[in-house]
Amino acid sequence: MTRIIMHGCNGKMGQVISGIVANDPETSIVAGIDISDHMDNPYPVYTRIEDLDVDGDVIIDFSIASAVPTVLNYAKSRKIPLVLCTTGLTEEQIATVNEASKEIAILLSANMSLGVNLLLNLVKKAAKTLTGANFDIEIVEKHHNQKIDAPSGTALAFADSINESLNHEYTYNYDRSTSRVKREGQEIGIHAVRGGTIVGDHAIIFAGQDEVVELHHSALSKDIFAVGAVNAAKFLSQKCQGMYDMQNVIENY
Ligand SMILES: NC(=O)c1ccc[n+]([C@@H]2O[C@H](COP(=O)([O-])OP(=O)(O)OC[C@H]3O[C@@H](n4cnc5c(N)ncnc54)[C@H](O)[C@@H]3O)[C@@H](O)[C@H]2O)c1
Ligand SMILES: O=C(O)C1=N[C@H](C(=O)O)CCC1
Repeated sequence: MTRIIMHGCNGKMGQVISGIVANDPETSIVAGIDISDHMDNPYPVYTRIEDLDVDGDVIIDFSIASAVPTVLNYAKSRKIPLVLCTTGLTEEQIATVNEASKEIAILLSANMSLGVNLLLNLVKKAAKTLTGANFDIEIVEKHHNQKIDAPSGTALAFADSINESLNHEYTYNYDRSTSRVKREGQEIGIHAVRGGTIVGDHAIIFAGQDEVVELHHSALSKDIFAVGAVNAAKFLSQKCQGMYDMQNVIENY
């Protein structure tokens, strides 16, 4: 049995995970943490992580970037593995996460779904082949109107994966409205759309001379992220210190 501490338990993802864990005999949520305590949960909820006095095997975090330093410090001080799913982290915060992984196991992933994690590999092959023929690369992501960060962590992960396969020679362009110039060859345009209840949609567009190749992922429900996070928690609860990602988890699917 993997005992989970759910950080951000009263948010949209925290509640979907609570539902999935309730039907999974291999996991249980032993405590939740959320600054907003307005839900009925079948486990104790703390508004301050410092007050948490329940043992757990792993923490899952779906909260907000500004809350990440606190949960990271707690995980470090108690030596508890941390599945970090919150997006919008600054470069400094990511550096702190990397530093903390010298002491505890951390799995950091902007997208817990199987499809996106498969696609993160496929875009590398497409980028290598198509940029050789001068194709331009643009990423368009769409999310619901409650999302705070932009562009999505997943769009950035796609850009980073592509750039890694291109020897980090590409720059990112988030805004074409401030300059009147043609696009650079070695750039990746990244664009965010926000509206309604769109769960999560990513298109990676390779546009060449007279042909366009588009790789596309659509999330049809938040369950795909929750299932991935619970699988990641089971995986990480057994691990020693170090940085992990969803590639390590989907290898076992
Ligand atoms: N990695 C993935 O697959 C994936 C999937 C979906 C969402 N996300 C990310 O997860 C995060 C949460 O998404 P959501 O849709 O559940 O958001 P949400 O706003 O519905 O939930 C966030 C919860 O965190 C709580 N919270 C805020 N500050 C806190 C603090 N200091 N301490 C404890 N709890 C705090 C809020 O009260 C809220 O209940 C976002 O960054 C989102 O981009 C990642
Ligand atoms: O709903 C969100 O917020 C999501 N955020 C992630 C991101 O920023 O990439 C993943 C998809 C859902």
